[in-house]
Amino acid sequence: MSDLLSKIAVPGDIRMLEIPELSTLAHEVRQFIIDIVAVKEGHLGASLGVVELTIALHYVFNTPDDLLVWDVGHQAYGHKILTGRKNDFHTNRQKGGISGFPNRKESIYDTFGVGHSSTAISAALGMAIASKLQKKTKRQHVAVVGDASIASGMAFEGLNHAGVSDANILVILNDNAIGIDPSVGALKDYLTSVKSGINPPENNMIKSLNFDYSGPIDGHDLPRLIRELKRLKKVKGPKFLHVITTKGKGLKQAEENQVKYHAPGKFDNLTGELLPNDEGHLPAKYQDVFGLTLVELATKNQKIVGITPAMPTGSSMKFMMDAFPERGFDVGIAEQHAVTLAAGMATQGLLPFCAIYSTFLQRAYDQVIHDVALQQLPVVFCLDRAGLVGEDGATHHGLYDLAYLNCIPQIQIVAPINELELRNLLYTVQLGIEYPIAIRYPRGRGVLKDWKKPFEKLDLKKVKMLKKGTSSAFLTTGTIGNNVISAFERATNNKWGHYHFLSVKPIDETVLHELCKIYKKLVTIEDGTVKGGFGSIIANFVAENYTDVELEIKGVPDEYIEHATVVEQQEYCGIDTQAIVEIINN
Ligand SMILES: Cc1ncc(C[n+]2csc(CCOP(=O)(O)OP(=O)(O)O)c2C)c(N)n1
Ligand SMILES: CC(=O)[C@@H](O)[C@H](O)COP(=O)(O)O
Ligand SMILES: [Mg+2]
Repeated sequence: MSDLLSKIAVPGDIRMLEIPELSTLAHEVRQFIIDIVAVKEGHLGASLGVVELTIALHYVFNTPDDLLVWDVGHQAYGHKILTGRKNDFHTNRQKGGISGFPNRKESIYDTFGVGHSSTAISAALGMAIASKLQKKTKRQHVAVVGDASIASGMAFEGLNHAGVSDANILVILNDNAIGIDPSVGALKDYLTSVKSGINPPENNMIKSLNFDYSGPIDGHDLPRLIRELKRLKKVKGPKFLHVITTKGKGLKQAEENQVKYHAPGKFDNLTGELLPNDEGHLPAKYQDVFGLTLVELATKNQKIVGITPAMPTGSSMKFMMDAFPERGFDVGIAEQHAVTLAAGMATQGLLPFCAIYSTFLQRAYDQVIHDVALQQLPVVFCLDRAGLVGEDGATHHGLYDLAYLNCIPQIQIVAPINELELRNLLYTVQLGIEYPIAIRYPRGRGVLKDWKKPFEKLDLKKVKMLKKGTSSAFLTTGTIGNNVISAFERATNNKWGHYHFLSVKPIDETVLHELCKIYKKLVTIEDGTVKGGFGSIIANFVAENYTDVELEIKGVPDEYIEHATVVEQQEYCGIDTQAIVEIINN
């Protein structure tokens, strides 16, 4: 059996191969990805789908001199393996290992740091304009964008600019008709019509934007890809190649169940079958508590609508979309639109639950302020993946929401401590809210055996005393409070108090005054940035009112937190259970 992959240290080695050998290399790269992701986990389907494209790009273009930008970057495993990181690939997404996304610090072949989608066209155009100004006239600039990502506003902004430039940029649309969930929208319909040959060539929207358009071509046909890329290399100005691929290509189960195999967890590398897990007895995921509760509420409350920008499975908004197809909306990768769509609905008396990962709401900051809060519209932001998210790393943590929302007038921010409180919060807000509200909760499982209890109306401002102390107390918000609860079970000294702040904004100042009178020392703990978050709010209060209270703020330091498990990340930040035990014992 041939072993070409072991001979490829850098893309220059690929260029030494004959074209017929490249198919063998593709087979080996695919198997290499499968073997490692089966054990180490990570994104699978997207990388399997672009193995041939990756090889063709490094074969035709003179990387790293020519600049290759991957959009999102979850499909770049083949690229990493062929650009000097084959031997490190088993450390993918682990503490101290390589990142799951292209990262400029990691390799000269990673021209642009990614993780959030739809940035590649703008970045590659910026590089192309820089090359022109710097008289690097031979340099090529290539952006590879998926069909779901190109539908995002930012990608359109890039195309709009590139189309009137003479920049030497090639945009490759990797069209597999799916994002994480099936692609949506009119653009998807357009792409389907192009692929099925029913779109008249004169209606080609990419040509109308002044691109030299070619395709669609089979993205698994290496000779064809290479021919076309070589031709395009000689064409000046903005070019666009439409490539058709199959997500999960080469692994039957991944091709057949593309949503599940986007990031499948552990599986058998030979059969492709998912490995049985013993998670049945574990607490429910916050996402499922959210999604299932929303359906229960929407059954009685006709005002409720649900919106997700491209994450129906991840956020569990799919439950609402299945139960009430007319009231559940997946708008594609369009966070800004999702927020303003919710605002529009709210003006007409609907109550939108807009489920967005905290990290992706960063995209729609102006919309939160200008379209929702300023107009005091009752929109419920369900801020999923708040806090540290683990293996996706720095691009995906939800660490800034407390800080970036706290400074906006007319918005409430709440963070439940467990699944039951999340459920009751959802119930309470649908009874009616005067202001927009953001409910933040983390990725993954809760802490309770049973969350499906009869609904209870909550006092949204109430601070809950979880344990009375003598001279020191922990103040927490959200699920990180469970680390304090666990620490109390382990610690020897039991004199600390613990208070759970469901509401971060508005903060209950009456209770804060009481606490500052009882306790000499307060320690705030949050799974958000120490700068500007919960601890900062308490610090402002203490500084304005008291001189005799010692305050310590524990949270995520003012730096980017790399990929690792959530527990390892918490340890690094000093907010894990053991760190709290040590505070208590010292
Ligand atoms: C701004 C933003 N919103 C949402 C996501 C979550 N996300 C990651 S990959 C993905 C789908 C991408 O689909 P596509 O561009 O078609 O690439 P494919 O996975 O098919 O290769 C989504 C929605 C993201 N990374 N960035
Ligand atoms: C690449 C990307 O942005 C998503 O695939 C992300 O990794 C999903 O995160 P969750 O696994 O938390 O849904
Ligand atoms: Mg796609």
